[in-house]
Amino acid sequence: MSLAHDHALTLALFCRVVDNYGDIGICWRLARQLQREHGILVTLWVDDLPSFRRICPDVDPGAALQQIHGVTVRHWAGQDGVFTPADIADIVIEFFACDIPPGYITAMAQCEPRPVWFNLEGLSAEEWVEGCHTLPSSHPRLPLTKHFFFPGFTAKTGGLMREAALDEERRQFQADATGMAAFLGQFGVTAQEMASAKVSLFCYPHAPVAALFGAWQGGAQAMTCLVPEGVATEAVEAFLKAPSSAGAVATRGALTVRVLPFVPQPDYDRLLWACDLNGVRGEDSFVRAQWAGRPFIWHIYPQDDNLHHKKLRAFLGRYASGLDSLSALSLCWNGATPADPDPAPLWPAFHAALPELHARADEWQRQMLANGDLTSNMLNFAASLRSSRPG
Ligand SMILES: Cc1cn([C@H]2C[C@H](O)[C@@H](COP(=O)(O)OP(=O)(O)O[C@H]3O[C@@H](C)[C@H](O)[C@@H](O)[C@H]3O)O2)c(=O)[nH]c1=O
Repeated sequence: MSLAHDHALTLALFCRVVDNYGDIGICWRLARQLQREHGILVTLWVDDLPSFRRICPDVDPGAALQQIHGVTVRHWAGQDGVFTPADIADIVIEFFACDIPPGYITAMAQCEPRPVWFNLEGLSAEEWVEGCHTLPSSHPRLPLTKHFFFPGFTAKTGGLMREAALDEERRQFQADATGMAAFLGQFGVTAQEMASAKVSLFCYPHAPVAALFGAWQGGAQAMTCLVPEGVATEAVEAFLKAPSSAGAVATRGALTVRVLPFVPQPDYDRLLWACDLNGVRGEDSFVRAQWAGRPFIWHIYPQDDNLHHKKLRAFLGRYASGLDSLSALSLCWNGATPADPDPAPLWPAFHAALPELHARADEWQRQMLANGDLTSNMLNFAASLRSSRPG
């Protein structure tokens, strides 16, 4: 179904950075894809430009308004009461219930026709998501309806975000050993490290990294662990016996740990593609690891009352059925096995299962591809809402 309109479609995406980089990471990826692949005029409202700059060095952290890669970026800094219907986009997305300015909502209600309004939710493998995906919610006072849009792992959800060219780019990169060596070489990775088993490591500070380092250090296989600056600092510094700044490196036993700079978002994909195993966290890097087609270990964002353990188990139920070594290490890595908190004894079985995990990564990717991509799915749903409107 096409979006019938007589001008380039406009879209406003509101992003509040709660913490870390996932909120802006997801919104920036979505904004670029909407602009690049669908020709939509996107305005990204974001309240934290310095965080944005970490994943996109082109961001000017002091600019109220800027154009980046074809996307209009506005610093969201308490603007309200300044909006008229002329300011309102055809599609409005609030990321993760971030409460867009009341003045913007009032102006939305004055538009004719009214914009399509989405709340884009966080990713979860839990079953209830299918029942809530695309549900409408009427505004208590204004003639406006918001729809919930859920990313997910089944055809009854919005799917996962994936750029159209991603798979082709990944395949080309992974088939090009020279290009891959040049990519890693810019971070100082040596030929010897390149020839070893490479692991990227992105996790929250409470992951039991030191214990895993111990297992790798004492293992038979040479391993190189590439850690972005600022990640697992305590364990990395204990291993390095030095500050964990980009470029720092040390080898003990079979393990080399090398600190990388925090790289721009497209390079982070390349890092995942170049490694044999990826430690990822949160939401966006977790999804990118799935598109990398390589085994990964997920460190889930911690929530009160261990709600995240339920979410982790829901994902493992879909992904790791029959892959006991993956389930065991994942649960331990995330503190879901308090009686057995040490991941080291689980490593040998996991290591032995890597070929099987590789095959599973490929199979899963094919399964996820069949759900379409989140951005197209959302635009198709927006088109259906627009065409079913009266008048
Ligand atoms: C390590 C690294 C990451 N990145 C990007 C990849 C992702 O877009 C982003 C990291 O986001 P995530 O993987 O989601 O992990 P995160 O921990 O940074 O973000 C989290 O924030 C919380 C507030 C959310 O509730 C979580 O669900 C999650 O999104 O940073 C780079 O661009 N360069 C790098 O070097």
